[in-house]
Amino acid sequence: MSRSLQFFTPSRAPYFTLHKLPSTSYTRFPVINFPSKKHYITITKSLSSDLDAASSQVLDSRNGQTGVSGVLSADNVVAVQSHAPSESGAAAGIEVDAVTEAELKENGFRSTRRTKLICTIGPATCGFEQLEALAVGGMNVARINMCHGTREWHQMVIERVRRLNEEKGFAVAIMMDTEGSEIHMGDLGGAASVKAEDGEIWTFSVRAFGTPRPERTINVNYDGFAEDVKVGDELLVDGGMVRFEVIEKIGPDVKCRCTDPGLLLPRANLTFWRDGSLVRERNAMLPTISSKDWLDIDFGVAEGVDFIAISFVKSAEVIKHLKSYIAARSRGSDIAVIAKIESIDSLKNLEEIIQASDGAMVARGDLGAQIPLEQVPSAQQKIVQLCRQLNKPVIVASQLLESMIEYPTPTRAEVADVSESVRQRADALMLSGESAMGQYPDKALAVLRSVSVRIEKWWREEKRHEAMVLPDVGTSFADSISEEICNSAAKMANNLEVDALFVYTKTGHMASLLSRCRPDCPIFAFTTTTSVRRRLNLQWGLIPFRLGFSDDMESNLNKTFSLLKARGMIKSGDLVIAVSDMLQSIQVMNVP
Ligand SMILES: Nc1ncnc2c1ncn2[C@@H]1O[C@H](COP(=O)(O)OP(=O)(O)O)[C@@H](O)[C@H]1O
Ligand SMILES: C=C(OP(=O)(O)O)C(=O)O
Ligand SMILES: [K+]
Ligand SMILES: [Mg+2]
Repeated sequence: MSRSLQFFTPSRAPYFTLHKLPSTSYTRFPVINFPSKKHYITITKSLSSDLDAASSQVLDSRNGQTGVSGVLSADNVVAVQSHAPSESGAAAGIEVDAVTEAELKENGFRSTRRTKLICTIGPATCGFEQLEALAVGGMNVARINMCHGTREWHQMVIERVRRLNEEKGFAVAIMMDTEGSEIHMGDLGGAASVKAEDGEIWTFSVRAFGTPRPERTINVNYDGFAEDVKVGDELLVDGGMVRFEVIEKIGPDVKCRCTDPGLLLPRANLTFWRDGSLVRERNAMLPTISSKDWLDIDFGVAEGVDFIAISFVKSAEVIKHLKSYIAARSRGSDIAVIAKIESIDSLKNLEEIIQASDGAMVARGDLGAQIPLEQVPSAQQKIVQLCRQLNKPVIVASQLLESMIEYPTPTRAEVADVSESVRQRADALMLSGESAMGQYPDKALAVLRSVSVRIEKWWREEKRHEAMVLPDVGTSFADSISEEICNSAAKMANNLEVDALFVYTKTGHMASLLSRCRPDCPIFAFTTTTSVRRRLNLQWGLIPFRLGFSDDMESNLNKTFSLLKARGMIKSGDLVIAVSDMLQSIQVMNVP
């Protein structure tokens, strides 16, 4: 319902628009005075509830570097005066993770990593020191996969990550990944892997085998398995790492001959194919969220995890259902729901699913078992693009550095794959087996880190001022305003080559809108709660800080400047653009 006031700044500076002013008197809003000076104009008295009647008034600040004053010729605004920002006592502290702080001090803003990194925690990395090494190495999110391990084990990991955050000043978020209703093998009676050789006959069955497990038998978790498969079907383990042909069915037992030998891993995924297509019989009717998943979700909610990733999502409905379930159970704390795109159905309903979710994961492991492998790269690109358009964080997952499970250096092809995901500007990259049970988790993480930093830098140099054609995502007028402000601020940041964007955000929404623009400079996101701060850790380019702040932007900025300066994270003269979700404005200023 409100009109806008436009302020033009001197020639080279872009103009910006203030759409809406709060009704209170003493409202302050800033005017950019390019290149470095900043003014606040205070409306000392506002007689009506908004500036609707003021229509668009233009205030030319060209003539004053130190004192713009004038009267807006609107009936409802009586006086305008400008003044320099005052120093305010910066009492409360600021929280940022130790690694970011060190990195900023060492390398400056420009070379901080923008791509976020997720590590799946498993037996190789569940110790406190191992978790700490990952955090030091740049892990932003720790993922626990409910397919594996006991609830007690996961609880222990969560507790350790929390302790790490508290004791060592990290902000590692926790993502719980559900098992989902996929068909998979049992856990091989504790063995890390079993070799299946060419021509061997193996028995797959829902029957529980005794211990020790009889030779060449595999337990299957899906009751309908023997009914659904037919003699002649091809059985693929982990999308083709090992292949079998079904040769005979005897009650619950399915006898198969190994046609492509390889290592069977505990709980490996199983799909069966007939005449070259994936068979989706009754297993396609299995609920996305199984009863075990619901118990795991209750556990995740009780533990207050930051993200819940849902496996084998088929439709938007299940995401909506889960979100309302979580909302009803965890009042206040809101857990983000990540849709894993790893099935044919999820590709069919992609846009609705992403729209309903708080983010998505390109789960290439299972996706590559459901669609031909050569279609996975284009699916990835499409999902990454769509997520950015819809302003949802996106994770690229699985086999990024698979060979590093066993070897200390990646293959050239793996480095190229990681580079491509970084170049697509995915929000986050994920390690699975490399960190969960590999021999070189820290090295794998270091590869992700160095490749990300290198490719990001290259891309900035190559594609400076990339055109940003981002569709509107806002559903309300207020949202549209935020979006316009963020798009403009990000563009200004690139054009003016500022050192950092500052965003003061209570919910994190404004920070995500800035992140979506993938600006050249890092985004310092100040937020009041630790949970929002952790959640922002998944998003491209955001450096989340926890900071108590008020509705008074002037004092927020002064407080931030003095706190960050005291810690050597910024210095006088750094050029910064600030936006906030309390006051709809864009400010450009040099750090005093
Ligand atoms: N909590 C855990 N306990 C034991 N092993 C685990 C755990 N999490 C992961 N792993 C191991 O790491 C491998 C890779 O992890 P991930 O990709 O998350 O699972 P999956 O391969 O089943 O999809 C798993 O196959 C499993 O061997
Ligand atoms: C990430 C994936 O899911 P999970 O590891 O749970 O199978 C995947 O399939 O790529
Ligand atoms: K899973
Ligand atoms: Mg999967």
